[in-house]
Amino acid sequence: MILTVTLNPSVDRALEVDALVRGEVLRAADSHIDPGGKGVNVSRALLANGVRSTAVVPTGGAEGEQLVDLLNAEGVDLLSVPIAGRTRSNITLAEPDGTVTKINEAGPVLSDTEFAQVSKAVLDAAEHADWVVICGSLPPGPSIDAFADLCSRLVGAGNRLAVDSSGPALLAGVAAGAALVKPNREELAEAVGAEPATLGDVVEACRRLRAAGAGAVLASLGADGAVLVDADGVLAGVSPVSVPRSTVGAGDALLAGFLAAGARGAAALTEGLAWGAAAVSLPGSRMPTPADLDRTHVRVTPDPDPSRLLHS
Ligand SMILES: Nc1ncnc2c1ncn2[C@@H]1O[C@H](COP(=O)(O)OP(=O)(O)OP(=O)(O)O)[C@@H](O)[C@H]1O
Ligand SMILES: O=P(O)(O)OC[C@@]1(O)O[C@H](CO)[C@@H](O)[C@@H]1O
Repeated sequence: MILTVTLNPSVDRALEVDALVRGEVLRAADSHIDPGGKGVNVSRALLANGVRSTAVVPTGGAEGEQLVDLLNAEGVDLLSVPIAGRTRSNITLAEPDGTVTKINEAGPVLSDTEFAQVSKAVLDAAEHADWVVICGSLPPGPSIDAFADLCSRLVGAGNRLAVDSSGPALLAGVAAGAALVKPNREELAEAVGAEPATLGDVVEACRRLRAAGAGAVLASLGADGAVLVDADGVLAGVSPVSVPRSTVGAGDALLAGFLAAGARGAAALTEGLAWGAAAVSLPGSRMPTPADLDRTHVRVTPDPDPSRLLHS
């Protein structure tokens, strides 16, 4: 069982518009509502592909109820921790060429007591988990020290921890000795203080995160694919998408596919890239099912050319 933790989940509302024009009334051609938040998406993708997963989410207010209803409707196994604040709604504006504009709320404050309740739910459920996957932004409230403490306690208890977050939360996961971290290009740049221009720069940045404590680094690079740096070496892969519809949740699908396939080696990276590409071809933050997956376009190579330039 893979336990996911989303400290700041959301109800995701995606509106498809012909073109984004500031200051105008725009008419949506289509709209979707999905349960959201990065760990929630990882659980949804795993479930859609027959892999057991439980999602821990703090929920509150009408949007919290809606989130629980949406997740129940999808059949996601849920550990919902009630909080006083209102679960956020995040908005996606998607244009026909695949351009996505996202507006994310800060989310409700998690009090110290609420964070302690969520942590207890995580630590208890972690006893039965193959992986604990903490994803997404931290909500207002918990200090970075409290978050770092949760990561350290999970690792200390022998759990395999994966962290997909940004800024200090990503670095806290690294320092705690997470078995896996999944930064995207911007998060990787922020973590090492340098913007990668080539695959060699990405590999070097991943190596720095491993030296700082992470077991493996899966760097997602948008249309440039992904790079895996772990104890076995370096792998890079791409999976071209002919008609991108929405990149929202693509990183979550990549991570879910990688974990589902064993989180090691070319087979796992290939699976992750196939799930990521499928997510990009689907509207909103819909997660791919087996019928959406096409592994034939995925190309994974060891020790990629370090001078290859990043495009996206
Ligand atoms: N335009 C694209 N074309 C092809 N594949 C893409 C594209 N965008 C994303 N992907 C695939 O999805 C994966 C994850 O994308 P990205 O690096 O944008 O993740 P992310 O920023 O974590 O996404 P999110 O936070 O929305 O889940 C990439 O590694 C790649 O495999
Ligand atoms: O604000 P965060 O926590 O960084 O990201 C939240 C979010 O953008 O990430 C998911 C896509 O990866 C969406 O479901 C959700 O709206």
